[in-house]
Order: sequence, then structure tokens, then C-alpha cells
Amino acid sequence: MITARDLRKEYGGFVAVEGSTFTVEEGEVFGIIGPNGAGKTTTLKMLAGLVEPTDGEVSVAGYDAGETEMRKRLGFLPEESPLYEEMTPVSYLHFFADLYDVPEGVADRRIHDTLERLELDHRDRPLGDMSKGMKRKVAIARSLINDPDVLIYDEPGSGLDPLTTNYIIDFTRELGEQGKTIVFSAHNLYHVESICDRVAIMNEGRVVAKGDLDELQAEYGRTEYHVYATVEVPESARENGYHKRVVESMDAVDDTRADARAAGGEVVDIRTEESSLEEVFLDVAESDPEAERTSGSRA
Ligand SMILES: Nc1ncnc2c1ncn2[C@@H]1O[C@H](COP(=O)(O)OP(=O)(O)OP(=O)(O)O)[C@@H](O)[C@H]1O
Repeated sequence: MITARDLRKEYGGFVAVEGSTFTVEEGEVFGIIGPNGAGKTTTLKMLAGLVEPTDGEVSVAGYDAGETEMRKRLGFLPEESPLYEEMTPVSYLHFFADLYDVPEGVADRRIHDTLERLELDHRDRPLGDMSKGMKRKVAIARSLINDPDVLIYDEPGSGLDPLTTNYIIDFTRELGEQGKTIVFSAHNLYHVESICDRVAIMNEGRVVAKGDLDELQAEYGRTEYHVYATVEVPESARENGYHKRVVESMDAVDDTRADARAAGGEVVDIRTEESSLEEVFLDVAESDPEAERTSGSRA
């Protein structure tokens, strides 16, 4: 559904994105994560046809980025969306429905249904008097006004109170379940982990890892074994009346068993803990061999 090939964006001499290649399948929810300045927004804007790549290619639903036909199939949610402060949500959404040539009856129904689903109250209040969360919901409704197949959302839940953030993340997940193809960026790795099929990790302008969580864990993650012994063993800490030692290999588990036996006790439980996306992300970003070179060329 979406193909990005060798994307590069320079601002003046500054390389904001380079060598970025990935595909997003139809109906997939694809997350882009990375620290501040990693190039997430620039990448999303290139996908949406709002920023022209210096080099590389983007295609969305078989169209080049920016083509009129592609824009009709796309809903974009910018990181910050300035709204017309004096308009009400309904008049604002009708304004955009007109721009997309949505017939009036269809627009009426779609606006009503979307605002219901988003549980937006005070629909007659001017946008300028609305809370940040309400404005974000209106911006999301705007991204859906043309009933697009593809949604590109830049930090949909950031900067809001936790309740509204969770609401918006759940809503985004539902859109994915309805078959929309979604690419979104986020800082909150838990959100990415909870709703994405696949993830790209960006650092210093480049995609440094991509795959589904299992693939990323297999390649970059670690399994920790939490070994509980009845007696004190080296490098252990007390937990719930046992002595817990955390190790990273089965050999070390066997060594711990032997240590426990030698001390007159035994191992009573072993639990495995996989790396979370956050840990994978930190490992990848920290071990990124290109980061120094790239940051040099970006400075
Ligand atoms: N119009 C621009 N002109 C010059 N530099 C820019 C422009 N837009 C972005 N940059 C720079 O490109 C780099 C990548 O920015 P981008 O906004 O894509 O990162 P990001 O990963 O979305 O960051 P954040 O998480 O902080 O939003 C940053 O160093 C930024 O300062």
C-alpha cells in the first residue's frame, strides 16, 4: 500500500532523513518511533506528499506522493493542527468536506457519526474555546472526512491528558481493525507496542531497525531468566522470601542451580522476561554504529 524507497531529505546542507526504505502493507498499522529530531515528522510528510524528498521515491496506493488521486485516498493528522478558531467543529468539518467534494448528505452523516464515535461534546462551541483534547478529536475527524484508506498520523496522542491520549490511541486501533492502513509516529513506546503490526525505529535520520516486535526481539532483544532459589546465591536479591538472580542464558540458569545446591538449597522457580519494545529501542539506538557518522554530517 505504501512504499518508501531510499528517501532522503536535506534542508540546506542538513540531512534530516537519509536512506529510509520500508513498505507498509494494506490494512497494516505501522509505527515509526525514535527520539526527538530522528526524522519521523519529515518522513511522514514525505509519505503524505507535503514535503518533497531530495531523493528517493514514495508511492501510496499505487500513486506518487502528492498526486491528486493519492490525496483523495489519504488522511493526514499533523503533529500540531492549527484550526480556524472562530468556526465550530461542524462548520469546520463541512468546510473540508466541500474541499474534498463530499456530497452534502454524505458529509452530514459522516460528520455526525465521526463526532459521535469520538465522543466529542459541545459541537456548537467555537474551536478557539475548546480544550486541546477536543481540538485533537476535531483534527482526527478532519483526517477522516474523505473516508480515506490510508491514514498518516503524527503523534496522535501526544501532549494530551492520559485519559484523552488513551482514548485516541484506542480509536486509532479501531481504525486499524476496520481495515485502514495506518502509519503513525509516537514517543510512547507502549502505545506503539500495543497497536502496531510492525515498527520502524529511526535514529539520526535513518531507519536503523524494522520488523514486527517478535522479529525485533529475536534480532535485538534479550530474554532474561529470573531464577528463584531457596538459599542465597551470588548476585541475588531478596524477593518474596526467595533469592532472585537475573541471568541471560540457560547455562547461567544451570550455574545458579548448581550454586543453590552447593549452598544446601534449590531453585524453585524460573520466569522468563522478554525485552519490551522500549528496551529493544534503547539497545538499537545505543548500538547504532552509524549514529556518530550521521550526526557528524547533520551538524
Ligand atoms: N523545515 C525544516 N528546516 C530545517 N530543518 C528542519 C526542518 N524540518 C525539520 N528539520 C530538522 O530535521 C530533523 C528531523 O526533524 P523531524 O521533525 O522530522 O524529527 P522528529 O523525529 O519528528 O522529531 P520530534 O519527535 O521532535 O517531532 C530535526 O533536526 C529538525 O530540526
